[in-house]
Amino acid sequence: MPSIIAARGVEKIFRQPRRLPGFIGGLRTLFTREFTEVRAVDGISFDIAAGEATGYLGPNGAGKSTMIKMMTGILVPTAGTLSVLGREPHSNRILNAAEIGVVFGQRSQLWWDLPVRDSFDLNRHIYDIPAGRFTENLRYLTAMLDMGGYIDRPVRQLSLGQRMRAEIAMALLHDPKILFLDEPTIGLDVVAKDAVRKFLAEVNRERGTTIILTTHDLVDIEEICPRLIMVDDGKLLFDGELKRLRATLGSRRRLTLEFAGDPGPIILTSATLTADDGAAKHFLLEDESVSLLDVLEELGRGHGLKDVKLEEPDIEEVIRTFYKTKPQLAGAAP
Ligand SMILES: Nc1ncnc2c1ncn2[C@@H]1O[C@H](COP(=O)(O)OP(=O)(O)OP(=O)(O)O)[C@@H](O)[C@H]1O
Repeated sequence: MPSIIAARGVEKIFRQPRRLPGFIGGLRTLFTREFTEVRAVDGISFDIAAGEATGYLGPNGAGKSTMIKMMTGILVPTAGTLSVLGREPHSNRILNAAEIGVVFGQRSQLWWDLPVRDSFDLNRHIYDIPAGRFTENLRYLTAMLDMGGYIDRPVRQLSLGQRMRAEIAMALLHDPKILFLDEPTIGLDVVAKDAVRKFLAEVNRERGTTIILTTHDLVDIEEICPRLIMVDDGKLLFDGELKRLRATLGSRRRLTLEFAGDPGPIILTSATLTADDGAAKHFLLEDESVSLLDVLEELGRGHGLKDVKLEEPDIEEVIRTFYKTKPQLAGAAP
């Protein structure tokens, strides 16, 4: 599939005048030309194909927002090349804006004192959305994001979850090809998070909208993004499927066997016992190739087995392991 976003050795260096301490230092700052440099994005390269949903992940200050801002044309890269839908974003901001949608979790695009519907209407004029298309999109988005109850209320009266749904609708009214979201679920309760995730996954699947999102909530990645780009300190550490990350780290599945009563010690070669609660025994499957059937076959009959639970490794654990072991993973990025 041809890529609609191509980043090649993209860098962003922020330069700030060095502030010397104290009053005299403050005065000297005015006359000296000393700068501190922050290399927020440090030689990042990737390709994103139309219709992909990608999570952009990294600790605080890793350079996620800076990269999103460059892709949306708000910031200019210091070096490297960046192409979004065949254009350099910062030198084609207006054309770029017509084809992308942007949601910044911490900043609103809606008019605070106006009813949500009026902000949508303003967008209709700004983006010159044909009347039929606008009506159809508004109907779809209102239904899907359950906005009927508050679309006529001023934005300042909305809860965070309602506002976030309205922000996402606002960003999608003009049918963008790419939707950028910076922390779309930040501060939302579990119900609102779930609604936002389900909707974004649906937009990606049904409408083919390419999605790139930054998040600290790994469940966002699990539910929306099959692909994961991980950065730290401005550098790319991993680009691939979450499945591949799990495999790379050799993450272990958890197995629980529940018995009618305590069958006594159970020793298996296919699984390692981690906890023995009598009637419930907990194991880890060290080897990817071991299946549940292998374990059950080895266990054999006659223990009064009641229930079996097999769980994928928790994504939090996978990511934690990744950041702990990253020096050994130099080959993880393509
Ligand atoms: N306008 C700016 N001027 C100077 N430094 C900046 C500017 N914007 C960001 N930075 C610095 O660049 C680095 C990357 O910041 P960025 O906001 O991209 O990180 P992030 O990964 O989005 O972090 P977070 O998860 O905390 O939002 C940080 O060290 C930050 O202090």
